Amino acid sequence: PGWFSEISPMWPGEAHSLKVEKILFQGKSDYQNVMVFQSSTYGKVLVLDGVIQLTERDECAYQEMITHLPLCSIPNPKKVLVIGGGDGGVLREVSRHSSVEQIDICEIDKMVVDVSKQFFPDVAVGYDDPRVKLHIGDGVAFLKAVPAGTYDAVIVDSSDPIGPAQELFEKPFFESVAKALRPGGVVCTQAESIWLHMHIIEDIVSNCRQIFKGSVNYAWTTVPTYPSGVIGFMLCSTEGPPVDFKHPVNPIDRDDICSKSKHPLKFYNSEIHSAAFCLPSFAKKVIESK
Ligand SMILES: NCCCN[C@H]1CC[C@H](NCCCN)CC1
Repeated sequence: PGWFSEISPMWPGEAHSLKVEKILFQGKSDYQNVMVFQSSTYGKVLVLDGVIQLTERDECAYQEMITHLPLCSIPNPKKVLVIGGGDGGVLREVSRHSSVEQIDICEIDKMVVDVSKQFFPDVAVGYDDPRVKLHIGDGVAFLKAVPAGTYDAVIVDSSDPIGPAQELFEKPFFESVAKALRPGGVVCTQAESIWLHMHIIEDIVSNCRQIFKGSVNYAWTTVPTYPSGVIGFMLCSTEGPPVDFKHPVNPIDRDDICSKSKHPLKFYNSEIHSAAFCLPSFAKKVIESK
């Protein structure tokens, strides 16, 4: 009864609101405040420190795009690492790729995992895949311990730079990701909004260009319940076999794959994959000049 408004210094002067039917969970983990509420029109909603992480109605857009943009850009992903993503949605999407043999996930906050399993079973279903290995801990430390060249792909499904995810937007972290990737390996990170965070994006792009000597691209998609209604992704590859992110070499939207799946793709397809890299001029100017 009433409204939840997502007010934050990260998006001054604006706030997206959702009508609340019932608060289902409120807790405080070692890292952040965790809340789940039943909204009137977007299903259940997961909130961390007052910031909307996902809603049942539109999480498909973010989870499918952050996963398939990188994994459909390399021919045969086998070893995948997810940093963050404790709700399990990215795991659900990675599991669609039959070439994948090993899925490691490193999530710092166990409460996010437990709350997702309890309130978001269609998202946490990702944990049911036998290839998944869950590590509870800091992604920065996890990556430091990973042997060089271990992974074909790393997906950084983080919250925003204010809070526990702050380090995941800084240069040393990107360097440890590059080391953990094989030559021609790919990384996809959550990369904020071109309407709200062009300066953060500018810094991320210039750091990535220094660290990832393959290709560096920015893609974006629509997620109605994220501030400004859009979210971006950094797609980078390490030096080695060239990766053309704009044309998927490993399509996941083929009928034979989709018809077999219990949870068919709701958002991602090969056309929207390529379209995601088309940027408005004000963003293109900044991103392609760095
Ligand atoms: N698996 C879903 C995790 C959600 N990731 C992030 C949650 C916070 C959200 N703030 C958007 C801030 C404005 N760009 C970005 C995605």
